[in-house]
Amino acid sequence: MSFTPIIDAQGFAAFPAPAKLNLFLHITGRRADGYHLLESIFQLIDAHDTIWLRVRQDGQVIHHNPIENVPAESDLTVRAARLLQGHTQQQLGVDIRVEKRLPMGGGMGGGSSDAATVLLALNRLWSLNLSRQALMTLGLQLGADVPFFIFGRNALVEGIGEIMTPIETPVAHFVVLHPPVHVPTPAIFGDPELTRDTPSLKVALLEGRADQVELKNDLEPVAVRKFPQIAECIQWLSQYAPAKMTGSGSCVFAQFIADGAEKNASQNRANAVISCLPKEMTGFVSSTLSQHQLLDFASD
Ligand SMILES: C[C@](O)(CO)[C@H](O)COP(=O)(O)OP(=O)(O)OC[C@H]1O[C@@H](n2ccc(N)nc2=O)[C@H](O)[C@@H]1O
Ligand SMILES: Nc1ncnc2c1ncn2[C@@H]1O[C@H](COP(=O)(O)OP(=O)(O)OP(=O)(O)O)[C@@H](O)[C@H]1O
Repeated sequence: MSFTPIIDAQGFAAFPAPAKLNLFLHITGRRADGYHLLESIFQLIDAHDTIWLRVRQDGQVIHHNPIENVPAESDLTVRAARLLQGHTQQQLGVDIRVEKRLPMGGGMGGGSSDAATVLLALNRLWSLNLSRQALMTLGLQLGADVPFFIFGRNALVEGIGEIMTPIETPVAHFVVLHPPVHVPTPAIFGDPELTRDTPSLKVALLEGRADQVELKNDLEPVAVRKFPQIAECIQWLSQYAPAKMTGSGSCVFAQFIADGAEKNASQNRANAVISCLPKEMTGFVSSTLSQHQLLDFASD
């Protein structure tokens, strides 16, 4: 069923911008231009920002509540709206309000997802009928993870992040911890100690030895070395379940897979863990999404 937004008293419509977790992230090589070849499972989760939009007749794009330290002009929501406007010679504009909940610089793709939601929602509100592929190509200009959110399905991601294969992932709950650090992605990818030769999981799958491959985040050892607060969160969470970093950090998570026989078991386990969280740490529980709520706002 198609998503129907809530409309507030001022006429703004609310659209979710969900986060992602990288269930694992392997670096399998490096291209001549310095970009890294990845293999990763991108999992959509129900933790989200909310993007409030109201169509304007005068063509202006106005951000009503810019995030601290992110000027309106460089906010990815404004850049997404302007990019789409320019690409389609659209005469309409939009008022934007961002209800920010996702940690910034957390490796959960918050800014990218905000941009993807603006592209998907305006595709509908401005009656553009652009295809998913067209929106993904535009979105890539804004950030590496934007195409994934427009793709809208949990996916095995390859290449430098542009090759996506939809996959079924188990229903699960996650405990996500947010260490109080902002990790600069380029510094992690550029670190001389980063391992860039993890064997391809796809090749291992074809050769029938996927069970011998440890699913890890290759960016984690580098991030942990630079930011001990990430190590502290991993250590604490590891008491309860295997814990890993998402993206280039800083957030870390543990997965609790739903057991068909015992309803609510994964949620109860995740809630039990978060209830033990020391007061100096920040975290929350989130669950898997099977697909993006705005999936059908673009045609395939
Ligand atoms: C690692 C991930 O978090 C996985 O979701 C993302 O691919 C990173 O996405 P992002 O933060 O939007 O990063 P971008 O702004 O696209 O890239 C930041 C920098 O990371 C490095 N980078 C990024 C992606 C990639 N496949 N290889 C790289 O080497 C490049 O130095 C690039 O300049
Ligand atoms: N709407 C926005 N929301 C969040 N960050 C934004 C936004 N617009 C611009 N930015 C900039 O993008 C940076 C990265 O934010 P984001 O929350 O996407 O990081 P991230 O979760 O680490 O992303 P990734 O998983 O892609 O590495 C922020 O520090 C901020 O300067």
